[in-house]
Parts: sequence; structure tokens; C-alpha cells
Amino acid sequence: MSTMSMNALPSPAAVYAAYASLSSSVMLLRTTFHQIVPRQVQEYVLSLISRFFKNRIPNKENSVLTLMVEKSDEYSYSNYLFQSFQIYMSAKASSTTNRLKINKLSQKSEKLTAKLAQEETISEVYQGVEITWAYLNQHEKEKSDRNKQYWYELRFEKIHKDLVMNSYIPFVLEEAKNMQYASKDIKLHTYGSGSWSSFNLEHSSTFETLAMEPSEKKALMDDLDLFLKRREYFKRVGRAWKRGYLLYGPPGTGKSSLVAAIANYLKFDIYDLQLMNVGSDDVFRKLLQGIANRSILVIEDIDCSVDLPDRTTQAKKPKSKSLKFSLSGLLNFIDGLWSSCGDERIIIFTTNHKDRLDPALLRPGRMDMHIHMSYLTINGFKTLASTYLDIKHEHWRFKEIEELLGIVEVTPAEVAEELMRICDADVCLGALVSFLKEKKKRTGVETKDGEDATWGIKLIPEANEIDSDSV
Ligand SMILES: Nc1ncnc2c1ncn2[C@@H]1O[C@H](COP(=O)(O)OP(=O)(O)OP(=O)(O)O)[C@@H](O)[C@H]1O
Repeated sequence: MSTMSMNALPSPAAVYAAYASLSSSVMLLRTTFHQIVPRQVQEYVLSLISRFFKNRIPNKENSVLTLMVEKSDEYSYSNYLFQSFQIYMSAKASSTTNRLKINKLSQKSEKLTAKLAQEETISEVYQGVEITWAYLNQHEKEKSDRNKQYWYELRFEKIHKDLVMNSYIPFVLEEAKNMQYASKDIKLHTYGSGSWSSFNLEHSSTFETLAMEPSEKKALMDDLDLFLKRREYFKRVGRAWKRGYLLYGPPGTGKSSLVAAIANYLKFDIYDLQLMNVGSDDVFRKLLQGIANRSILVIEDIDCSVDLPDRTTQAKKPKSKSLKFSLSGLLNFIDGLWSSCGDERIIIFTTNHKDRLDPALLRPGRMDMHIHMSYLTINGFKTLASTYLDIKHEHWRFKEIEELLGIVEVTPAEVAEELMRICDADVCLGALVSFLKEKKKRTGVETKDGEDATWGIKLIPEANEIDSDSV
């Protein structure tokens, strides 16, 4: 250390002298302030000083806003916001918190529901803003109260109030809605004795397991996705938010499997209706009112379930004497007459004989897409081989099977049966080849008849009349 720098530092005695002089000046000033300045003026000056500093030093308590979202209001009406928060928090809490409350709502229910434990908090950052969640209920001593209140608290900095109210909460609501749909059990409702009965849909068919040309599958999935996104569009053009599909093809080609695949894909319930159970237009209208949103109404075997009285000639007599149900009743519904009863509806008609349908049913705007479920093709077969035998790529038997499928009409249902018989892939495919050759011999079919053997999905142009034979 140089002598120069030692000389530049003040000595301890000098520092002490300066401190003593400063403190005596402050004391003098203080005494003078108290003696000369009137008490009211003193208080005013001090309050100004304190307010000045308060505004500059952040006060955590004052800058935080807490939103309370109660389970029900003072009249015990349940709060939709709370329910949505519950769903959202179940998902968030499961992945981030250290303490969770879990429930199993019934012995049958497969799912465990999770929620935040009392006074446990979790935080998340939304658009750079930290938001802390807590789940609370009334104090322990009030537990005897049967109307015990539960609520969520959201804490965040006050300056972000607009963002939280106008953007974060709508975001949470949308997320909760999607989570609810994704985790819900899909129900199959069937109509009989004047009411709908419901069961859990056990059909595990998905687009992945469905034997169908990949491009056609994609076209249908794209159409479904587009349909879901177009709520505003349907509203703007003043049309019912619905989509109609006609599935046609021989028995065992997968019409019911496709309905289940659509339901599993969209998480929509299925309402399965046999027209012979519908007594009249009136009953039809009422039962349609019992159908929830986000659902698929399936009318199976539309060609043979009932002879619908023709709208103009009334020529065909209903099979059942008591049946007063008319084709126009059905068409009115499809045209959206009862659209005010609900949203997000898909209507599916299935038939083995498209040529027997009243042309009015095939008019554009009624059924938006006609889907031909045909006999098995090689691409469809590969899907079945992957599902049933776990053959993910090629197999040396495929070439021979492709040739046979080119000349033998066989349904996916028949082939699926064959593939389930034997576990060993080589043996199983050998047995399938024998089955196809045997069928070829039995039917004496050398070439396919006139019907198009490929899968066919056709979007019906809205403006044009369609010729059913051309589809
Ligand atoms: N395209 C397919 N993809 C996958 N599996 C299929 C397909 N078609 C049929 N199957 C199998 O065959 C069974 C019967 O098929 P499904 O009931 O879906 O045919 P369908 O065309 O509705 O028959 P129907 O006209 O007699 O009601 C299904 O459970 C499934 O195992």
C-alpha cells in the first residue's frame, strides 16, 4: 500500500469529530422544530414525508389483489366459475403441488379426482404475471355448519387486474371446458318406452383401428375438426350448427365402428334411435329435445327400420299401425327446425341400401358427406393386421392377400374374425389366405362386380342436387 493512499484516508479522530458535530446539529434542528413549529404543522409535515416514501417503497400487501371465487352464492346456487376452477386446478395440482386431496366418487368409477388440499397454494405464470391459487374453506370451529363455504383465491399484483379478468379467467374457463370433455365418459343413449336410457360406451373403435383408406380417414377427421371450429360461422350465416353424415355399405364393413370412432374422437355422446320406436312427429320432437349438446344422433338402417310415409304421395304405409311418424318430420329436424334446442349436433344415418332412400334425404344441405363403407382393400387390411397381429410394416404374405382382395368381396368384419383365431402371425395369415381362396371358390367370383371397391367419401356441394348413383 503506498504512503499516498494512507495520507488520503481521514483519521478515526477526524471521523468521530465530524459525526459528533452532525448529530449535535440534528439534535439542535429537532429541538428547534419541536419548539418553534406548531404541533399541527409538525404532524402535517411528517405525514407528507411518510406518504412520499410510502409511494416509492413497494408495499406487498397493498399492491396485491385477491379474487375470491365461492362454490355457491348466498342463495346456494352453484357457481359455474368455481366448478371450472375445480377442474382446472385438479389438472394443475396433480403435476405441481406437494399435498393433494384425492377422491373416488363411486366404486365403478375408474378415475381418481384430485384437488388442492386446504390452504395449499400453487403458482403459475400467465403472460409474465405470477398468479397464486389457494383452496380454502371456513375455519375449523365452524365445521358443524352444514352450509360450509368453500372458495378459491387468486392472488396477483393489482396492476394486472385487467389481464387476469379479461384474459386469464376466460383462458382458464376454456381450458377447463376442454379438460372436462377430454376426461368425460362417453355415453350411449338408447330410446325406448318413452325415454332415453344411458350406458357407458364400451366400443373401443378409434380412427387408428378403423380399416379405412388413410386419405379418406383424414378427410373425415379434417371435416370433424373444421365443424368444431365453426361455431361463429354457423351463427353468422344463420344455420344450425350441425353436420350430417350418411354411411352406406354392406353389413360388416364398419358403419357402427365408424360411429364409435367419431364419438371417441370428439368425445360426444351417442343417441341411438330406432325409428320404429318413434310413435309420431310429436314424440320425435320431444325425444330430440332430450338430446344434449355435443352429441351424435344415429339413425341406423334408415332404409329398412321403417317405411316412412312419403311426403308427397303418402304411398308407403308405415309398418306399425300406430306409427304416425313422417319423413317430413325427420327432414324438418335435419333442416334445423329444432336447432334452437341445442348446438354441436352430428346426425348420422346408416344404410345398407343407399339406392332405396328417398331422394329428399340425399339433398344437399341435409347430409353433408356421404361415406361409402366398402369391402376390404389392402390398406384397410394392413390396419387390421396392425391391430390384431401387431404387424406394423410389411409381411411376405401381403402381396398374395392383396391379389385375393382384388377379386374376392370380403368384409372387414369377416377378416377381423379370421385374424382373431390364431396368435402366431405367419400361421394366421396362412389361414387367412386359405379362407380367401375358399371364399373365391365358393362364390365363383373372378372379378368384382360393377360397384366401386374403394372407400369413398364424397363431400356434397351445397348448391347442387345430387344423383345418389354418382356417389
Ligand atoms: N372398417 C372396419 N375397421 C375395423 N374393424 C371393423 C371394420 N368393419 C367391421 N369391423 C369389425 O367387425 C365388427 C362389426 O362391424 P360393424 O358393426 O361396425 O359393421 P356395420 O357395417 O355397422 O354392420 P351392420 O350393417 O351389420 O350394422 C366390428 O365390431 C369390428 O370388430
